[in-house]
Amino acid sequence: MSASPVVGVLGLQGDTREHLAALTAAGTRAVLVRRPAELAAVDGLVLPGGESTVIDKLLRAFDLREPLVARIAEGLPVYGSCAGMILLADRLLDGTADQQTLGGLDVTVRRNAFGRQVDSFETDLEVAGVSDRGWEAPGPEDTGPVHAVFIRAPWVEEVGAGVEVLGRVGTGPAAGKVVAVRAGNLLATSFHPEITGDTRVHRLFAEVVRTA
Ligand SMILES: NC(=O)CC[C@H](N)C(=O)O
Repeated sequence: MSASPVVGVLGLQGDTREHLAALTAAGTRAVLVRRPAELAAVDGLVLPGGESTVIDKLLRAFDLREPLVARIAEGLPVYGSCAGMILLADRLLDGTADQQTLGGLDVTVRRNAFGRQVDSFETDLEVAGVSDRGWEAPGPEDTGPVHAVFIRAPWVEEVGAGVEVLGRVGTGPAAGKVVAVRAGNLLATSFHPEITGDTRVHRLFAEVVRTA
């Protein structure tokens, strides 16, 4: 793997631009992926937040579903944020009747889990491998907890053997809920680090890609 891997952002729907910027800041060559040939050319992929039911339909419409499922099975590093976490889950609760996930991550995820009261909220979290370590060229955002923004977010209800819990909500009505996980080359967060200017989660993912 070269020092500057090519990392795609699935560009069918969702907040792709912010992920491209964060991946570039993390030292990767960031590209949009909308076609099977573009998917074939990446060393890693981000599944952005958006609406998982729409992304699910578009994956099939753009003939990306099958090749993506195949690449995940081959070990492609993938980072899923929010709707992206839903897409990576092997098991989904509160999905729509015909909604499918890509799977690969041995977790049960509950969609729109935080409910109306706290549909969207922000909190500071400890994320293992992110907030508890030093980074090269640290900036002001590079120490301490991660400021996590949740937007109609899912949480992880159950993790299978081999899935590492990286972060949980610390306080409030959802305290203890699992919101960041990793299993091998697959990383998922319920929240949106791409919109805060803190690139540490993307730097962690860049490391996953470099060492894959
Ligand atoms: N910010 C998000 O990605 C929201 C996810 C959305 N609620 C879904 O079900 O896909």
